[in-house]
Amino acid sequence: MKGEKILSLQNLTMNYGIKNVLTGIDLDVFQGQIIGYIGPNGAGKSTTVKIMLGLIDGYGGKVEVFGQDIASGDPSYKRRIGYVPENAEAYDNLTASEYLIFTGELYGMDRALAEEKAIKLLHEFDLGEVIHARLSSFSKGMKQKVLIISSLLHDPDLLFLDEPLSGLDANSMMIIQEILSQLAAQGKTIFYSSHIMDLVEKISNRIVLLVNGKVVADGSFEELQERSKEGSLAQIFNQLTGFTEHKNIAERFVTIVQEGNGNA
Ligand SMILES: Nc1ncnc2c1ncn2[C@@H]1O[C@H](COP(=O)(O)OP(=O)(O)OP(=O)(O)O)[C@@H](O)[C@H]1O
Repeated sequence: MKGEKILSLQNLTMNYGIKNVLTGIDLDVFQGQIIGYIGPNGAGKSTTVKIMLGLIDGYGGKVEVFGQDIASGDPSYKRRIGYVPENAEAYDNLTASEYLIFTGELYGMDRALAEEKAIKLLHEFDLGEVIHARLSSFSKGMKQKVLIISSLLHDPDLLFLDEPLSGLDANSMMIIQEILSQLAAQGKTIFYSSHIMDLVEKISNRIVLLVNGKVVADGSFEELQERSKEGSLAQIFNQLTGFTEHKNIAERFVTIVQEGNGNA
């Protein structure tokens, strides 16, 4: 049984000048789904997510979030969304708790509640010692944990994650994977973009493959396997994106690297 329709993209297009980045995406996402949104570099994944978040204008087609057309001008749907951006310009001069209180308030949270939850969540991620340290002193993985907390602090119904595990160690990755499964089991919807294929394979209950701004595959991992007769998601990805060239490209690359040093 399908839950409520949370996202609906209808013939979504986007051009940058003469470049057609999204060429007609149709996609319905239902409550509780964990969508792995994958595709080659430059396929248009971040562009799709930013359109749904209301960060990019000028698209064609229709985008509905929680059943509401986002072009209607009512931004209240954003309070029910959490977002982990690919490249967060985190506010490096703020401390972890200041940053989380700030973003919590942006989502309409009461300051005291934001602070209380932020401190508890930082402790859970082993950041209890650095609650009042500036983000500029944090490692990549520590910053990533703060971004993940900031996307969840207001208990959103829909979560957009752009390469959320980047920089995280194996133990932290396991925790995040488990958090995502538990959130989905409780009816939250997760839209997850990553290049780490074995994680996408494990975490998603539906995989959507974007190539050149169009959806070329959409189904569970088992359905994609059935269709392409390949074993792993990385192999399916290679096949469906028509890629067989990695050895040749690597050979040419190494040859060029060695040019001029007497080894070529
Ligand atoms: N502001 C912009 N102006 C012009 N072109 C842009 C802009 N933003 C993105 N593009 C182009 O749109 C295409 C899709 O970019 P996008 O960031 O959505 O890809 P992606 O699938 O998220 O890639 P990656 O896997 O590398 O993160 C790329 O060709 C990119 O150069």
